[in-house]
Amino acid sequence: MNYVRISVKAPAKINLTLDVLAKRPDGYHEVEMVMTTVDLADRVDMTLREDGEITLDCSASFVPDDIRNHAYKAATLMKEKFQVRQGVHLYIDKQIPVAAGLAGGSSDAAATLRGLNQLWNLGLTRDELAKIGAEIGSDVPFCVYGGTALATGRGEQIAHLGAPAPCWVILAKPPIGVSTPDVYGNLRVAQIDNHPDTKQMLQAIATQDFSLMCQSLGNVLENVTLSLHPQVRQIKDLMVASGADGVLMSGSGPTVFALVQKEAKVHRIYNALRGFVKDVFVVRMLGAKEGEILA
Ligand SMILES: C[C@](O)(CO)[C@H](O)COP(=O)(O)OP(=O)(O)OC[C@H]1O[C@@H](n2ccc(N)nc2=O)[C@H](O)[C@@H]1O
Ligand SMILES: Nc1ncnc2c1ncn2[C@@H]1O[C@H](COP(=O)(O)OP(=O)(O)OP(=O)(O)O)[C@@H](O)[C@H]1O
Repeated sequence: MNYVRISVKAPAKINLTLDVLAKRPDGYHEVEMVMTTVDLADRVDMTLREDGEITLDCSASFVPDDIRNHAYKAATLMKEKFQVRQGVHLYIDKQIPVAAGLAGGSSDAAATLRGLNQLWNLGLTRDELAKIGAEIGSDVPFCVYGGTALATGRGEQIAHLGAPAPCWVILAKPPIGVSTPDVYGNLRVAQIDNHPDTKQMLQAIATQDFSLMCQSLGNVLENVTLSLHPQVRQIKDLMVASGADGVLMSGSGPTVFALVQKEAKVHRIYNALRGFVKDVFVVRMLGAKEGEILA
């Protein structure tokens, strides 16, 4: 089918675990992370341009609209790699908070790769798109597939997992942006004393055991971000005090998420947080499903 315009959902991710095993000679860190997508999503609209230009607009004016934008980078890379004559206008409807630890920019890039594969009739597989995504950022390959996965290497090696136990996810982002390179830069790998039990998390997911999943949550970047931004600790404490079953910071932060199974608790936690931070979202995990193309 020949498209002229296509809209693709770009869901946020959360890290159920994030472990760092070593610092690599290339400056990246060897990680082991269990990630899952949630139904808080940007939307990337792609309109064919016959003049060959790549242009971008975003509903959030502070997000870069040039090559610094991960979605723009994705389009440039695809055009160059496959010598595409046509161009594209990208419009990003931004719903995911920026620099939040939710992979918003990476997911926009992944959505752009998926969308352009159709718009430009490239016929690439998801695995091929994920490989291209790794050239943009470590989180992009995961975002190309979505669902739930174990990510290793620098985060680009993906092993798919089944859906975790169904539950509510309450996200709260304090009004600060966190730089991922700064957080990794402040991490002292030899001093990490809170490695998560990744195997136990994999077991919790395989058996859809909600309480084991909550017990297995862990993120070694949390202490680094907590020391830079004490508000993150306050949000965690508030979630626990309001009855959350499990609480963790996502990625390099500063977004913190709470997991709960009972709907009554959702309201209690949401109301407690809203008195404290503006950005609070109640979402569901997307399970094992792949990112959805809307039109
Ligand atoms: C924190 C996470 O979001 C968790 O999912 C990811 O590990 C980071 O993924 P990302 O933002 O896509 O990261 P990239 O854009 O590839 O890298 C940004 C910077 O983060 C640091 N970085 C990133 C990934 C990794 N495994 N080790 C690192 O040390 C590096 O300083 C790198 O220059
Ligand atoms: N499409 C985009 N959306 C948001 N930010 C973008 C985008 N492209 C580039 N950026 C830049 O990337 C930086 C990180 O933004 P992003 O929202 O992707 O962070 P994040 O959620 O912490 O990512 P990750 O969890 O992958 O580390 C911001 O400073 C922003 O200027």
